[in-house]
Amino acid sequence: MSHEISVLSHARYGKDKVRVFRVVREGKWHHIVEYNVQALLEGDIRTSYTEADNSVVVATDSIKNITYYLAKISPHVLIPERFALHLATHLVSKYAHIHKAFVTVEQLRWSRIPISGEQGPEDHPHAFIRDGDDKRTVSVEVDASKGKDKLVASVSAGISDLLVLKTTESAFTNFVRDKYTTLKEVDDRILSTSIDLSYTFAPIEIAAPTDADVEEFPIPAELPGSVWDITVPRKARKATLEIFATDNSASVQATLFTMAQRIISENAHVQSASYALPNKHYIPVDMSYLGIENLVPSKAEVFMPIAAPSGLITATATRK
Ligand SMILES: O=c1[nH]c(=O)c2[nH]c(=O)[nH]c2[nH]1
Repeated sequence: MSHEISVLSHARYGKDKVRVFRVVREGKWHHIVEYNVQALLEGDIRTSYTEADNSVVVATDSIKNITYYLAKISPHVLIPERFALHLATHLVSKYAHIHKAFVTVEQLRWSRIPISGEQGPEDHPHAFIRDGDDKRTVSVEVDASKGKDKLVASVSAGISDLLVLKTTESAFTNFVRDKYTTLKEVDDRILSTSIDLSYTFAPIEIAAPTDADVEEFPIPAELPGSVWDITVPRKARKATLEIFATDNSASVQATLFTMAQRIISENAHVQSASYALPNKHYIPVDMSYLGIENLVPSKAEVFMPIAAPSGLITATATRK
C-alpha cells in the first residue's frame, strides 16, 4: 500500500499574504508601514499530516491574528527586519512544540508627499504617495531547536521589483559565436532590468523574551552594517542604483557582480549578496524599408520593448 513506501520528509505551514497596515502617531507627525507578511512554522507537527491529529496545529487563522497583534503591540513594527524577528521569536517562544518560525515581510513603498513650505519643499506630516513598485523584503528564520533560551536567527533582506533602464553605457560583445548565433555584437544598447536583491547576515543569537506573554523583544546596540543598522537597506538601494547608472556595463553579469561586491564592502556583517536580473530587451525597429536608418545601435531611436522572453542573470557574491 502506498503509505508503506513513503514517509513525511518535510512539513511547514502557516499563513501567507497577511496584509497589514500600521499607523504610528507622533502627535500630528504620522508614520506608516504597509506589509505583506508570510509566517510559517516547523516543529512537532508530523501527526497532523500522518494521523489527521489537529491537536498539534496552531491554526493558520491564529497565526494571522498573532501577526496583527504584534503589529499593534510591537515597538519595532516600523522596521521590517525587527518586526519579522519579533514575530518569529514570539511564535517559537509561545508554543513549546514549535521549533522554527519562518517569517517574510514585504514592505510596500509609501513616501511622504512633498509640499511647498515657506523655506522650500517640506514633507507632509500625514499624506503619502506610492512612489515606486519596488518592495523592501526581509526573510527571517528563528531556530529554537537548541532551546527556547538559545534562539538563533538567520536574516536576509533586500529589494524586489526595482525597475530601471539606461540608454547607453551598456555593451555586449565577445560572446560565443557558433551556428546558433544570430545576435549581433553591440557596443551600445538599452539596458533595462527589474532588480531583485537579497543580502544575508551571519546568524545571530536572539535574547529570548523575558516576560510570560513573550511580548518583549530587546534590541541590542546598533552594530554598523548589521541587521540592527537601519541604514543598511537605504545604502543597499543607493549602491544598487548608483552602480546601475554609472557602471560602463560589459554585460548584465559584470554589472551584477560589481553591485554585489559593493553591498558586501559597505556592510560589515553582510555575508553574501545575491541578485536576480532579468535582461528586459529593447529591440531597435528596422525601418530600412522606409529608407530610415534605425539599426545603428548608438543612433537607434525607436525600440520595441519585449516583455518575453527575457534574459535572466543571477549570481551571489560571498565574503571571503
Ligand atoms: O548582458 C548580457 N548577458 C548575456 O548573457 C546575454 N545574452 C544575450 O543574448 N544578451 C545578453 N546580454
